[in-house]
Amino acid sequence: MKKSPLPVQNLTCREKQRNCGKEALVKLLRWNFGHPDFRGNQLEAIETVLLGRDCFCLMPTGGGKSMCYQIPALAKKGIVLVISPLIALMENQVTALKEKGIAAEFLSSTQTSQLKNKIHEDLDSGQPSIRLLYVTPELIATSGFMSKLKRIHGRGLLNLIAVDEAHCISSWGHDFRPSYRKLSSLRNQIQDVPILALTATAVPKVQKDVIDSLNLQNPLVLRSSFNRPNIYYEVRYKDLLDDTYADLCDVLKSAGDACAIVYCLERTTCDDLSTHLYKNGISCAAYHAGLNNKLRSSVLDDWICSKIQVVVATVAFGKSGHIFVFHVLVCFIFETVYSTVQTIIAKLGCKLEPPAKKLAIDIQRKAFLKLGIDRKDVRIVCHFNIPKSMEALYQESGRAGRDQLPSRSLLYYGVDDRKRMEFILSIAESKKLQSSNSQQGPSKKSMSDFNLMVEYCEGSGCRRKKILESFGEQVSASLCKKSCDACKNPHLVTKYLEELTTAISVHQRNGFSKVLMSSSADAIENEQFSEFWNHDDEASGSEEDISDSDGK
Ligand SMILES: Nc1ncnc2c1ncn2[C@@H]1O[C@H](COP(=O)(O)OP(=O)(O)OP(=O)(O)O)[C@@H](O)[C@H]1O
Repeated sequence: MKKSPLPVQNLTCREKQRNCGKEALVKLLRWNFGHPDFRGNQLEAIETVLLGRDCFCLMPTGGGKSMCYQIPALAKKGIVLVISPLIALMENQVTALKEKGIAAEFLSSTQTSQLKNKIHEDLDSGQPSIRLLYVTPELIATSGFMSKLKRIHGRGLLNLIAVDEAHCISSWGHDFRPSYRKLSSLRNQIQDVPILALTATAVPKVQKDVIDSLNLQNPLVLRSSFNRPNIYYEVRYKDLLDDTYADLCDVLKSAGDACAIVYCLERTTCDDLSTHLYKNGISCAAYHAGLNNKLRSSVLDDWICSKIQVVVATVAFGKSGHIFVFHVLVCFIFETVYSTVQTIIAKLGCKLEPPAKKLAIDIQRKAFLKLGIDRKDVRIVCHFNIPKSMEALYQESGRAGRDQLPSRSLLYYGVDDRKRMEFILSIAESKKLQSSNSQQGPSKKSMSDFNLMVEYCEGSGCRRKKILESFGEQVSASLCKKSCDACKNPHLVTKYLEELTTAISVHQRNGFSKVLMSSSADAIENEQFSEFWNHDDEASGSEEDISDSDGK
């Protein structure tokens, strides 16, 4: 429901004098967003930037990062600048804010010149009404926009610069975007304005890189817990099951019509498993890079619209895979055509709202949806093969329960799968070394990352604790509240692990079967794992193409 915002002018004089203390900030939160109180580190981040100090804020997906810059925008007169990697993401937030009556805008080439002019006029005025201005990193890098920003700052109206998805600046993160590097000069160009860097990437190296690259000055570093209390973690042992396909089928059937993602390592497994599940009455489809664009697109559309409940996918699913890049490219073409048409029309002195604008935005929104980030009711994420690292397990299983309702992460562990992954990782490492004379890169530690993953499956003790400790979090034993199999049924898990030890020793006696080794080599040859390689090797920088370069 639309209601008028409660910015500073609605606060009492005493509240203003206290420079927006906690009570006043909570009031802003309740009035504008309807949330009863701040979550996690939100309040600390907000208070820090309001005091003018830089802040690095690490929160898990869905943790509420946007509130950390939206509330400061309401608490002080002036403008908060938000840098975001995708126009679709900006548009989404701006629309939601406007619905709440909050003055937010974004600048991009998808807008009409008329709208852009209006925004610029507002920014140039002595008292801009805009509270939040969303822009892309490319726009920041243009001299025209930087001069404008300096002018706004000169008038004392720039309160905060928020860098959303800040891990994109780091080449250590898997979402590195070259355009984010352009933000390095921000601190030198605009001084005395706090910078707030926000990310959900927990890797310490990325954190350091972000702080150094943005040149943050004595930032307050806030790390929220990465615990996802609504996710139940469980491992099942393939070597102890009669039929893993049948077991998964039972799991999905007993969950009713629940929405699920099943991750497999190989495309053939996706196809076989999906066929098996389908034959057993489960509404599902396979999704992997071996399928043509049209088919993949329709699988995703069907899943997003709940026409199918289960997607059996390779790791490309829910990530910036080929489909996403394809959509971004189409979008870029539309934007270019749109801008050109618009310029010609403007030169002719006509006024027109070409439908291309709507189309371009629709395509971007679709690309945004195709990131897999908008289905919040995923109840089960199953790893049918062991993931390559705890981070992969966390990020992928984290797609479950984004609506905060009880959900499951189920991993099927098999000794053959482990050997296969070790083989693949060793090949990946030598491939990397050969291809780029690469200096030390993330693959260097891939085997030790994987060993932690194996310990998650083969070791005893709380699964949740292991996940969180892999991110450097100190966890108390009571945290899990019996929401993993090892805490809920410790005796049963101990029994399974003993049986597994016996199974492993049989395997070791037989050695890593030649058949498995050669089938892994064949699979690599046939590009069965291309998603796996692409994940590490591709810098998905295409998003910069859709950004604005209009430095007006
Ligand atoms: N203090 C709060 N109390 C309750 N809900 C909140 C609070 N803060 C944010 N939320 C809600 O949590 C959800 C996630 O918020 P937001 O989109 O800002 O998260 P995020 O950390 O940016 O997530 P992502 O990494 O997916 O972009 C939103 O629906 C938001 O309204």
